[in-house]
Amino acid sequence: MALRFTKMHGLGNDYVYVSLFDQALPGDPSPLARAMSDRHFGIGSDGLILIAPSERADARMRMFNADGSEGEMCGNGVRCVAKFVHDRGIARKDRVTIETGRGVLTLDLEIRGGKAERVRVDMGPPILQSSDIPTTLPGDPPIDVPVEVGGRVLPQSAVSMGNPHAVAFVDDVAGFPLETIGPEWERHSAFPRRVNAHVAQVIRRGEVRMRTWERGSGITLACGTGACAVCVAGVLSGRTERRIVAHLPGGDLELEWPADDASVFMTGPATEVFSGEWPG
Ligand SMILES: N[C@@H](CCC[C@H](N)C(=O)O)C(=O)O
Repeated sequence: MALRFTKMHGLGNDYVYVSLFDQALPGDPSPLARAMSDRHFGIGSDGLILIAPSERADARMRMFNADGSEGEMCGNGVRCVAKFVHDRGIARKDRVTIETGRGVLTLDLEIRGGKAERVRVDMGPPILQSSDIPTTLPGDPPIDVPVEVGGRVLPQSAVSMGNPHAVAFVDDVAGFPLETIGPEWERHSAFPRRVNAHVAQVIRRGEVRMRTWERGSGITLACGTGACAVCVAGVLSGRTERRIVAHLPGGDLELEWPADDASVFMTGPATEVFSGEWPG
């Protein structure tokens, strides 16, 4: 049977969204994620996100990368899930809760003309114990640890936002060869569950530029959890303020990690592109 889907993106970080509120998945989501994500033979996306009923929240999300692996969390994705449940009338309110691989998150929606446009997410506290990130790099968390990858030594900081991230502050993100180093960095032995890898450049203490190589999907135009990790690494290394704007290839995200060291807050857009049916 055909599967209804909606294509949405947060700053060009695009996923195919399948609601399981009114239809069932025919089988294993991993091969489906690989087939749908293919930019030549499929719909074309950075992965697949399932939106399902939850006993603890307005909805539950599961995210699969373009290679079919499952990620615990997706920052750009969770904003789009909030938009979907609001705009489709599953939870028509300006504060919604979504169950994710890192627990139930609360999201505040800016609504215009009856549709959610921007979303502020309480992303929960960063995970800073190296064994929980997980990484074998020293420190809780590891900050600016020199690590050799792709023939160069990068000062790496590791942070988990439910999913693992490595951040290297560099002088020039635009000129950094992330496309060539990304595959090796993602699978570096210091990260036993692989890693989402980011280079970031401080413009001023409240503003950074960053680029991302995502675990399981490669280069993406934005990464919400990654931007949170950059914010936390910037604060812990003394480079940035607790409130920053991150410029990503697909647009800007606002991040804040208040002085209580608890939740990181992320604000950005959620955009619907089109809907269709995937043949059964
Ligand atoms: N694009 C996402 C992160 C997606 C998950 C990642 N590839 C993983 O495997 O952890 C975001 O916006 O946070």
